[in-house]
Amino acid sequence: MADGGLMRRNIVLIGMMGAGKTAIGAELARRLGRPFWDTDAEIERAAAMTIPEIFARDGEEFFRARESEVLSRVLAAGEGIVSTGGGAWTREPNRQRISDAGVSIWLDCDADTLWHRVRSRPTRPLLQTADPRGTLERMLAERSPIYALADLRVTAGRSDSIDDTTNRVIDAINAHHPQILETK
Ligand SMILES: Nc1ncnc2c1ncn2[C@@H]1O[C@H](COP(=O)(O)OP(=O)(O)OP(=O)(O)O)[C@@H](O)[C@H]1O
Ligand SMILES: O=C(O)C1=C[C@@H](O)[C@@H](O)[C@H](O)C1
Ligand SMILES: [Mg+2]
Repeated sequence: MADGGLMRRNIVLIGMMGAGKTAIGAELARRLGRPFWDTDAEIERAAAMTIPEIFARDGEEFFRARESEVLSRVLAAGEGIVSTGGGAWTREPNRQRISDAGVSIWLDCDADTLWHRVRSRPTRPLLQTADPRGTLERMLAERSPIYALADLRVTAGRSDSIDDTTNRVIDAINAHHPQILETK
């Protein structure tokens, strides 16, 4: 993470679908009094379509291009809490932009908890397979080494409440990058 400058004070949550990036990000923003951005929600708003509709009509690469554009836009707003989609961090140019713009935090969540949270929802097109749990586990295994490149890692297990995990995120930032939380 680079130091100094407004744009470099974003707090960016990364990790698998269902890890809690949206839920924890919203709570962090509320507690810290900072703007909240969710890249999935921003893409849906700009397109006036849901993510499954975008994947079905235009395909994943089109979605990834929109995701990179939205990410750059919300990071440039500065000092925000940014909850990314699960695949955003897997693209190197996105990692570079995030690292230039603030601190990245991996919400690390086990496969059982992820599955418990996502299985009843048809909102993740990448899990519309014959074996969604197997797909989720394979994605987790493939992506974990990439998620591990984040500046900080916070575990978010099934027994942790949204408050517990939010506390842990704030503690981790205070311990390693306290300047991000300074009020100017
Ligand atoms: N302790 C918890 N921490 C985080 N989320 C929780 C917790 N308990 C329940 N949830 C719920 O789990 C669901 C999945 O979380 P969320 O949508 O925030 O994940 P996400 O990481 O943003 O996923 P995606 O990448 O698909 O956007 C939400 O409905 C959230 O409210
Ligand atoms: O993990 C992923 O690749 C995705 C996660 C969601 O947040 C959405 O961004 C989309 O469903 C893709
Ligand atoms: Mg989300």
